[in-house]
Amino acid sequence: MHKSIVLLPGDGIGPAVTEAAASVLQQVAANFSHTFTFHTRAIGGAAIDAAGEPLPAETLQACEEADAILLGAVGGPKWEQHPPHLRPEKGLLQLRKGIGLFANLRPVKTFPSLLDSSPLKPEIVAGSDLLIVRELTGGLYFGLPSERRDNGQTVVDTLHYERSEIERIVEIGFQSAMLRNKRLASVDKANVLESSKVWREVVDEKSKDYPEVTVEHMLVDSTAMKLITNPTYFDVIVTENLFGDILSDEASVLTGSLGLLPSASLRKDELGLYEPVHGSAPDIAGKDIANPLGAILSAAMLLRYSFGLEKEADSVEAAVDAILTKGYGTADMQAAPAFTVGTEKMTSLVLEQLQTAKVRA
Ligand SMILES: NC(=O)C1=CN([C@@H]2O[C@H](COP(=O)(O)OP(=O)(O)OC[C@H]3O[C@@H](n4cnc5c(N)ncnc54)[C@H](O)[C@@H]3O)[C@@H](O)[C@H]2O)C=CC1
Ligand SMILES: CC(C)CC(=O)C(=O)O
Ligand SMILES: [Mg+2]
Repeated sequence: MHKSIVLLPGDGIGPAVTEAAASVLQQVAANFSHTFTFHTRAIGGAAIDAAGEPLPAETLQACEEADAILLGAVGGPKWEQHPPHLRPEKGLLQLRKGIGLFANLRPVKTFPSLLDSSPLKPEIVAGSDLLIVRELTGGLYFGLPSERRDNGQTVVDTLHYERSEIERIVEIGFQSAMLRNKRLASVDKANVLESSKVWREVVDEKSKDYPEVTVEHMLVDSTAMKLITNPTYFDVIVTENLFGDILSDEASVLTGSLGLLPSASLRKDELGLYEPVHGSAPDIAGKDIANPLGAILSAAMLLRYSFGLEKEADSVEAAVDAILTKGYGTADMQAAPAFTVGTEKMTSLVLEQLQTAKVRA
């Protein structure tokens, strides 16, 4: 199989973890006789510095023409005081919207070898395996107006949804539940927000098409609590953009580190953007200590969702699992691993594991 992948390294630790994930994809290509070609483009603060805008037209076009996109992270203190349209994060939001990536899948699964890495009790996190389906191109992050008025004495952000936008993400929620344990928690704030009331109506309508799926409406505040007191309660969570953003960082605590979580941002066809859930981590950038596994596991999702390469995706996940089981880890994990390694070493361990698996196959 010949596929073209656009790399968007971005800012902070983004370039280091993207390089790690790209090298894993190269190894997979060698192991399974595929050809992946990589094209690197600018986004975020790096693009502001190089081209004066966070999402140059050339980057958007390259992404639209690619078979898949792998992104590191954007943002950092250097650009924090910029006006809204010149912030690194705006580039990522414009890209998601520009190519219509409305469905963000964020799986959260504890690794058996990392139960002690969570600050939560092992008996609480053991067996956690959930999927957050986050709406990605609507809601508070995109609604207009979003502006200051009266010299900042008044400020407005807008939570806007078209019913059709809610319908398509809820559909993905039900489809995801059908592929898993057929339990769907629809998370909202329907005791306050009108948009959440419409969200509930849509979920109730859709549930008629999926009689096998057990549906529960849950409020986002108590969901946040339940996520860390009883995480095994959840199978699939479908929720609005902002709620999904917050709940997924919270859920990362179950695994032991935000640096471990991958994500896929999808639309109706095969094109997808894959990125770790974490941000650019400016506090640790350039130190070779960033955990590359969230990015590497995002590459596994790329293989599965954009290329349909299930065996290849499994091989990456198995390699990561094997390295963690051997006691290797990075400094961000809560409990000190038996062997603490940096970004490059962790990446080479995964590559070696993939090579060994190939020799054995
Ligand atoms: N998708 C994206 O590009 C995202 C970008 N951001 C941006 O990132 C910048 C920093 O935001 P923060 O709130 O600090 O969130 P962050 O996710 O970058 O970092 C939060 C904490 O987790 C640690 N961390 C994150 N990823 C790690 C990794 N792979 N390995 C080891 N430790 C890791 C960081 O060192 C930090 O202590 C901001 O400019 C923000 O807007 C934030 C979230 C997502
Ligand atoms: C635009 C991003 C910075 C929002 C975010 O935190 C995320 O997508 O995880
Ligand atoms: Mg986030």
